[in-house]
Amino acid sequence: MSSNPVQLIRPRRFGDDRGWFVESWNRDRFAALGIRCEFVQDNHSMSAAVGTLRGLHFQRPPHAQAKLVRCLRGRIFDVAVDLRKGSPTYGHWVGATLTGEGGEQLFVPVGFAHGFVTLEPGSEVAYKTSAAYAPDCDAGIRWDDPTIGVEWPLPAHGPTLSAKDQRQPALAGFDTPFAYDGRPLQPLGEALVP
Ligand SMILES: Cc1cn([C@H]2C[C@H](O)[C@@H](COP(=O)(O)OP(=O)(O)O[C@H]3O[C@H](C)C(=O)[C@H](O)[C@H]3O)O2)c(=O)[nH]c1=O
Repeated sequence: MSSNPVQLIRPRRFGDDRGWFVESWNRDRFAALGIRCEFVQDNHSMSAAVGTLRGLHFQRPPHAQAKLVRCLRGRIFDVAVDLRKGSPTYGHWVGATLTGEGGEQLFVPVGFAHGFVTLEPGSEVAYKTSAAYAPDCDAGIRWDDPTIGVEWPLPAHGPTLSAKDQRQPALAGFDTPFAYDGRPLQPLGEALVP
């Protein structure tokens, strides 16, 4: 089981002359990798333009969310940022390219902000959350915060952002409600789900 709180996994695909089949979620198989969550909501978004950037988002307690993210169509660069008080990797980020063709998934636990930028037009993202949408607890950190320094792969014209994401606050001065669990953020490997 990985000691990394954020995990990149790739469920096994069974190909044949019709195409392929994958178990995109299996409680027991994913638990064996340390992904133990009772998910209560499925989300699905489509972003028309390359460079659509959604993030960096999280929900505050008592509605904080863990997320299991995958790309259904196209390609995205998916990012998680450590927001846990006292973490030696506070404000550090990891990112991975998730593709519809590869079926990679990123697990983002409670205590991390999440965001992605699209690398192809019409990219579609589906993700499970461990808590339901709670608008009053919806929060974020600005995507381009220099103290985080996410290296977003952006098109020449820059990102396409929602009005909300154009005015997210900086990390400095953020009073995080999230506790550190003793597991520092580490570079992502990739675990194959058998
Ligand atoms: C997240 C959410 C949104 N909505 C409604 C609220 C708005 O009317 C509309 C778009 O919401 P928003 O602009 O917050 O959507 P995104 O910018 O894609 O936000 C998400 O993007 C990043 C990547 C995340 O990780 C979060 O899950 C989430 O914040 O959907 C709902 O009805 N339920 C929901 O769970």
